[in-house]
Amino acid sequence: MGLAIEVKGLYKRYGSHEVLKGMDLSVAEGGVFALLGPNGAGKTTFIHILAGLLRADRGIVRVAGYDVTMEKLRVKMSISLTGQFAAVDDMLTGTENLRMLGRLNGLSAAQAAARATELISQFDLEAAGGKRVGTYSGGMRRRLDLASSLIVPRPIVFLDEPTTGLDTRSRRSLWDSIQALASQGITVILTTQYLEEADQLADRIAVIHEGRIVASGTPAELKARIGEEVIELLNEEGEVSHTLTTDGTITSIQDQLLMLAQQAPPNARVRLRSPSMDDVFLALTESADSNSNKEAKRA
Ligand SMILES: Nc1ncnc2c1ncn2[C@@H]1O[C@H](COP(=O)(O)OP(=O)(O)OP(=O)(O)O)[C@@H](O)[C@H]1O
Repeated sequence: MGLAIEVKGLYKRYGSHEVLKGMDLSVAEGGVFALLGPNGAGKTTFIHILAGLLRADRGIVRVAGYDVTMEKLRVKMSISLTGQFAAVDDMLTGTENLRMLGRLNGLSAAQAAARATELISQFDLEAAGGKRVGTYSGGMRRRLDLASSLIVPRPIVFLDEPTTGLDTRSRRSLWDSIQALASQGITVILTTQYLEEADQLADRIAVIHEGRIVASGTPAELKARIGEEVIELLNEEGEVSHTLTTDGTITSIQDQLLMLAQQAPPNARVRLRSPSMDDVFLALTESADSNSNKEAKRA
């Protein structure tokens, strides 16, 4: 299997603000890949460089095997990009928008109509297809946005924060649509600031923090990096007051419990659970955050 994305030593700055500070990343073809990071981590900048919308200052960036600077057109033909603000016309219906986009992409009127019908059904928009987009909910808009980027099928789809601002139900329905794309053999590369989204949706995750990839792997691999089992100490209200990671062996759990027994009241309760993506994210970003806090204080 080839690589959908190959990035080496990628740097990008806006003026004196260095956003990407030497990113390295390889993403195999197929499945859903999530780039996970908080607001302002540089996710959109990264996706725009991959899609050829923005030029890197330094580094090698290959998409579908093509160099994004030297083989721009080939890259363009290999990808679809959806953003948070897609160019759909509020005054037209969903179906009309898709037909128009089909025509703009060189399909005949009949082909465009057929493709529009296909996508309306794939993205569960049958009831909404005949209504003006201006009346759509956030979730319906996002599904139309996704459908419109697939008018001409491409092997790689970039989704920049596809579910930001959606309620839980719309988010889950979009996850289903995204998973359906991957099951058709399309490589989905998405950015997200939601740990749960990366955990539930992605086959592989890379965590971006302060302009670098600080970890990558399957959700299970990332969780295993910080320990096998987590011990939670509960306070009187039954809330978690402290967590400790262990390697899951009797010895390690026993050691941690002995330590807790010396500090917590004798009737305190504990429970054991598997690590979550939150634990992973906190563990990965904690040291970098404390460094940048120190820098902020010095400034
Ligand atoms: N055109 C620009 N000029 C100057 N600074 C920019 C520009 N675009 C982005 N930035 C800054 O670069 C940093 C990274 O922005 P980017 O949009 O890539 O992050 P992000 O991870 O996608 O965040 P968000 O989730 O908020 O979209 C931010 O601090 C942002 O303010």
